[in-house]
Amino acid sequence: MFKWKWEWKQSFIFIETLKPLRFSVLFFIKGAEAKVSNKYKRVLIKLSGGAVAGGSEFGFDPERMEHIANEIMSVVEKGIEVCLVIGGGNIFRGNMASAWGIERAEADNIGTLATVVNSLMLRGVLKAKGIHEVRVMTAIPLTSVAEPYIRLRAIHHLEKGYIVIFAGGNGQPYVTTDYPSVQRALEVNCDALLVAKQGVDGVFSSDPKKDVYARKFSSLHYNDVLKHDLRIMDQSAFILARDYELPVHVFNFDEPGSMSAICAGEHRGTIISRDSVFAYEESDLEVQSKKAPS
Ligand SMILES: Nc1ncnc2c1ncn2[C@@H]1O[C@H](COP(=O)(O)OP(=O)(O)O)[C@@H](O)[C@H]1O
Ligand SMILES: O=c1ccn([C@@H]2O[C@H](COP(=O)(O)OP(=O)(O)O)[C@@H](O)[C@H]2O)c(=O)[nH]1
Repeated sequence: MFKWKWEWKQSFIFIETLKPLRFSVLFFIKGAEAKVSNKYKRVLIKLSGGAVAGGSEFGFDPERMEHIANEIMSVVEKGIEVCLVIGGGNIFRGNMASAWGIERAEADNIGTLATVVNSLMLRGVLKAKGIHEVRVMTAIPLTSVAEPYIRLRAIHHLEKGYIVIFAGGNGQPYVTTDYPSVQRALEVNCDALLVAKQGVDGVFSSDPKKDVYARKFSSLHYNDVLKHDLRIMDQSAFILARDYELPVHVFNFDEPGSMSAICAGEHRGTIISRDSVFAYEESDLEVQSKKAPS
């Protein structure tokens, strides 16, 4: 009589057959976990080019790259779907046009390419961190180095648990990466936009680097940001976020764990949303009263 015997060879074939499914299984489990324990299921993280530069403001700093990768992975490992936009300010910004005596649209093209360089760098560092697939999608054709941006494809990547980096802004001059961050977040149905800032804890009543009496807001409505001209992001980006009710969190990226705390529903930095009201951070009031001259 035939007696089926499990052999090493069969075990090997069985494991090999399951391999293509490993991402799906992992992300199905992570996805279920995310729904239970997190406030957000899919987020877009907006980083400035300065985030990769460290103290020097230009170029790349390995320690900063390590910090960024760790912070992003801490969100991904919670089962949250993550897409990213990184600026290009550590290489070039369009507003440097006049200093270089070049046309604005030309300078913006250079800035746009700078965002692609940063995105590729970020992909490299994130890939080195783990098993997750990381895809760069560009708004301008650069098919030898990255995928073209196709909305439904981006959503499909995210559903499979891939990290997606949107590079090249929206492919148009006269904007920074702020507006395309909101645009992409809306296009791929993100639950929130996380705006990572360096050395600033959130949105303040005035620039905290110039005004020691600047007070931090714990929450704001979009219209408050516009009305008080709080320059934490381009106004056009806030108008788009307001019109389509995308929650925006502005927080200090230097503080480890901020992003995963926000995704878990904890308060960090400043929240700007449809339901939030004009409110100062309470702990900040004490600090300010100590600073104020008696
Ligand atoms: N109302 C405000 N609240 C917080 N930061 C502000 C405000 N107005 C201006 N800033 C400045 O914006 C900067 C944060 O943006 P940053 O990430 O440096 O800029 P960018 O995105 O242009 O690279 C802070 O360094 C801060 O000095
Ligand atoms: O859709 C876009 C996105 C970016 N840029 C250019 O790319 C530069 C770099 O982006 P950003 O200023 O947002 O970088 P960050 O300040 O966030 O580092 C911008 O200044 C613009 O010149 C552009 O022209 N169109």
